[in-house]
Amino acid sequence: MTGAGPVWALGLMSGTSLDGVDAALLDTDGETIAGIGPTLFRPYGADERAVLRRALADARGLDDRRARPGALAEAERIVTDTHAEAVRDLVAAAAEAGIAPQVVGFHGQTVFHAPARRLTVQIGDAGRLAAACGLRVVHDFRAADVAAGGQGAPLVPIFHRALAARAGLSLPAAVLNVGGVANVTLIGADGRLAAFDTGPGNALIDDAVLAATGRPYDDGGAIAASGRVDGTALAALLAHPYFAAPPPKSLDRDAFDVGPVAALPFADKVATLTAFTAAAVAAGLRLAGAPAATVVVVGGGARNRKLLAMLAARTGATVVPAGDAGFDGDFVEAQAFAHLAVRRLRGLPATFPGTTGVPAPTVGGDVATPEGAHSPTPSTSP
Ligand SMILES: Nc1ncnc2c1ncn2[C@@H]1O[C@H](COP(=O)(O)OP(=O)(O)OP(=O)(O)O)[C@@H](O)[C@H]1O
Ligand SMILES: CC(=O)N[C@H]1[C@@H]2OC[C@@H](O2)[C@@H](O)[C@@H]1O[C@H](C)C(=O)O
Repeated sequence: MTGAGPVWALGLMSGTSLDGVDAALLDTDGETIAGIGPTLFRPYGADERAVLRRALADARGLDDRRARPGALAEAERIVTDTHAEAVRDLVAAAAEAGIAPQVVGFHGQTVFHAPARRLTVQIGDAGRLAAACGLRVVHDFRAADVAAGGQGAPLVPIFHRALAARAGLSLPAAVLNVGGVANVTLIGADGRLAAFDTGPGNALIDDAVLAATGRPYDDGGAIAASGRVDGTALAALLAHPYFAAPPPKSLDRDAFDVGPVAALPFADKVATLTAFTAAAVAAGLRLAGAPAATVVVVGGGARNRKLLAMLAARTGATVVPAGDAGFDGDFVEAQAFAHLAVRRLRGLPATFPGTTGVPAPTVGGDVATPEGAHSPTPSTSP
């Protein structure tokens, strides 16, 4: 696949919320979006998620990105096999629509992210996935950026811009992803990109809800809506130096200590953590000097109505849930990895000084083939 026209690509994302595998088909030339195809979500079972949570703990302090101590080896098998299942099922569904993907973009599961140490670790065996699905698999999207001194995240901004163009969004605009961690892309009137992780997304809320109720998240934000935000605890959470640091910047899922909310009644704890996510976004937009205009919210957090209300109140922006902007908010990241896979095959950069702080635009990803060949990221950037 080297022609200039669009091709169908299948993108895969397993995000920091550990909810499951998102899979999506996109028709793209790596620059503009020619078509959006079927999607599929393969949730992790409770047992699988428990292994992934153990793997996150066992990955703390890793210093070799190839090492798989403790639960990491089993977690990597689970990640690979669940993604293979998602690819098989989505390829079958796509065939009925006459769509045959030519390449897979496989993010894997981030288990540790420490760009200051030039280290970011995504687990998932791309060679095994390529063999299982009979397609080329582009993977390890973050490594080249981090090796070159970038944050290795966020990677989606170049895709957010393509989506904004397709949706006819008036610029400037912001796209805010609220997954486990939250990240924002600011698209200037001239199309210039700036991006960074704003702070926590749903992960802290999910952890609190899971521990107290056994449920995976605060459905619709109902628990947060029934609680009271504790101003003292919120101020303590916001005292973390991350919020005063200028962008570019990115986060590990477990960067924050929730000690300040530990003693709060459950509903107040959830309300305060939800306000923490919203206040962190507001602080980030202020720091970036971004005008409060339109913020399109994508990712699972767009379903948390209390969070959307808090975002509007704290940013002063017009907060638009994904669907209202014509985006499929649950699959933007999976679509982004389809787009980034095609960009990799065409030698187009994935990251830029404004998005990750990398010194020069950088191509991201290695290519694994079904036959077992392996081509690492080209060393030169176009
Ligand atoms: N109905 C809902 N109400 C509230 N929150 C929800 C709802 N549905 C999903 N979520 C939240 O969205 C999360 C999943 O979001 P998403 O799939 O965007 O995250 P992710 O892709 O894993 O994360 P990241 O963007 O950090 O990689 C869930 O863990 C939950 O917190
Ligand atoms: C290291 C890592 O996996 N980061 C994720 C995480 O989840 C959201 C936010 O933090 C973002 O920076 C990134 O994911 C998206 C897909 C990105 O790179 O754009």
